[in-house]
Amino acid sequence: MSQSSVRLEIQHLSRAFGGVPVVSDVSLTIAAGQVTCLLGPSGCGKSTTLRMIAGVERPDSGSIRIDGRPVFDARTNLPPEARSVGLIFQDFALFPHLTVAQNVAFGLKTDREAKARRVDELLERVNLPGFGPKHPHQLSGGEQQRVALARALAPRPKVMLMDEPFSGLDNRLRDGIRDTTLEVLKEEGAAVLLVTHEPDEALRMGDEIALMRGGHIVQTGAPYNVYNAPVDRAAAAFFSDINVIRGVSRGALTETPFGSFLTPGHADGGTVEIVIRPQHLKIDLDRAGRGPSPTPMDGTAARGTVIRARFLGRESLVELALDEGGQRLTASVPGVFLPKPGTVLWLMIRRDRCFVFPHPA
Ligand SMILES: Nc1ncnc2c1ncn2[C@@H]1O[C@H](COP(=O)(O)OP(=O)(O)OP(=O)(O)O)[C@@H](O)[C@H]1O
Repeated sequence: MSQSSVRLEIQHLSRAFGGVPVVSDVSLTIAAGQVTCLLGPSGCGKSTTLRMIAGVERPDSGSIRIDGRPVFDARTNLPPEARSVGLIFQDFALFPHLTVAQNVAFGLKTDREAKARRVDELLERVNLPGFGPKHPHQLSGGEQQRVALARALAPRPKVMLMDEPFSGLDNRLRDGIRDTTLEVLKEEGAAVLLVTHEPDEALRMGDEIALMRGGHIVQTGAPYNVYNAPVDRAAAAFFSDINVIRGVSRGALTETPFGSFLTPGHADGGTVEIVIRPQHLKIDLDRAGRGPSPTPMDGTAARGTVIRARFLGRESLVELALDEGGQRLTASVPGVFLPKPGTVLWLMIRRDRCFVFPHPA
């Protein structure tokens, strides 16, 4: 990222409440037109981070720069209105007594004509042309949300902060609004920090995901990388169910029911965890005991017995117990696949999709 395109730069931001650290040493950089999703479980410090950037919560230490200008550091603490920051929260309360146009124009300091032009431009952009004279109560939840977006964007903030902005919308509306929002944000070129606890939302919306846990950012990267190269077991588990196969590393090899895995870099005699998502376990039929012929990528097949199978719409989840050791694993199969409990099947593990971590102490 070239220095000139950096819109938001936060360094070593920390905040404690009553002596309890809530945000610890958080650093992030977001470029113009980039959407970074701050993703993590409830209570991990996402909103506090966002509130510090907005200027409504004072950091204990660290610095925040917007377009290269310090808005917070040891000497500076600009008020929210002087930071060029737009905000959208879950309850995006529009002013009920103002029209849509007046709501959108609320933060604009320009003359009347320029205001009217900007309002029309934004209402067009959020697909609500002609909605200006209406009042918020005449709008659906999704339409109100788009007005809130237009209102937040009207003064052309350099940074847009969004805290769970879509969680109040029903599922069917949500995807459409997310896509519209993303398009508009990209066109406007603001740096966007979007707080969410939903991995699907972060994968869908983010150019980058910053995964937060216990006040720390534990991993930052493109959605593909964060999903496919998690830093630890908890990071893998945040995005989907996982299967964990434990073994003991001996001379850089770990024996499992699926054959031996290369586990270099792990202490000899140390327990390692081989983590695999359910969609990367492959199932094959028993064929009267003859089993499959796995490719080298699949390694050794392990036999198991179905405990139960459930149909979830797009996929079926099959739970099995391995013959060797009795470990239970879950495989996800696209479409309908509902073998009866007691059915004997073979499982193969996509080795290129396994993550190997040391067993947490
Ligand atoms: N003003 C405050 N005083 C005391 N504790 C606070 C204050 N604000 C937040 N906290 C605590 O800090 C922790 C982090 O809160 P924060 O709202 O940042 O988390 P979050 O990740 O946004 O969670 P959620 O998704 O549930 O909103 C929580 O344990 C919360 O109770």
